[in-house]
Amino acid sequence: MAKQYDVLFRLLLLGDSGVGKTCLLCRFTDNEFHPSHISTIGVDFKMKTLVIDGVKVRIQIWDTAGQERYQTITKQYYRRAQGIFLVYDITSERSFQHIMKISVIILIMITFPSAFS
Ligand SMILES: Nc1nc2c(ncn2[C@@H]2O[C@H](COP(=O)(O)OP(=O)(O)OP(=O)(O)O)[C@@H](O)[C@H]2O)c(=O)[nH]1
Repeated sequence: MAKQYDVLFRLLLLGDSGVGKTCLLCRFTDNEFHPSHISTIGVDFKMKTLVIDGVKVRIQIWDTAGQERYQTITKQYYRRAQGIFLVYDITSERSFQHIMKISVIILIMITFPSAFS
C-alpha cells in the first residue's frame, strides 16, 4: 500500500471560546462554514494532506476547547504540538489579552520544560 504521507506536522489551535477556532479549521480542511457555535468539548482534531514540491505533508490540527473548565485537558497538548495558532476575535480585546497570557505560559513551558513534567 502506498504511503499516505511523507511528513507529519501536529499543530494546535488555542484561544477563547467563540473566537472561531473550529470555523477556521473547518474552512481549511473541508472548505465549509457552519455559522452556529457549538462549543468544542475537550479537544478535537482534523487532518489534511497537501502535496508540496512532491512531498506529501499531512497536517494534523488539534482544536481545543476555549472554555476555562477544559484548560487542564488542553494544556496537556501544548508540548506535543510542533506549531500553535493563537486565535483571537478582532472585536474582543479581552480575547486578545487572554491569548497574550497563554503565549507567555507557553514560552515559560518551552524555556523550563522540567518544571511542567
Ligand atoms: N463574524 C464572524 N463570525 C465568525 C467568524 N468565524 C467564526 N464566526 C462565528 O463565531 C462563532 C464561534 O465559532 P467557533 O469556531 O465555534 O468558535 P471556537 O473558538 O471553536 O469556540 P470553542 O469551541 O467554544 O472554543 C460561530 O457562531 C461562528 O459563526 C468570522 O470570521 N466572522
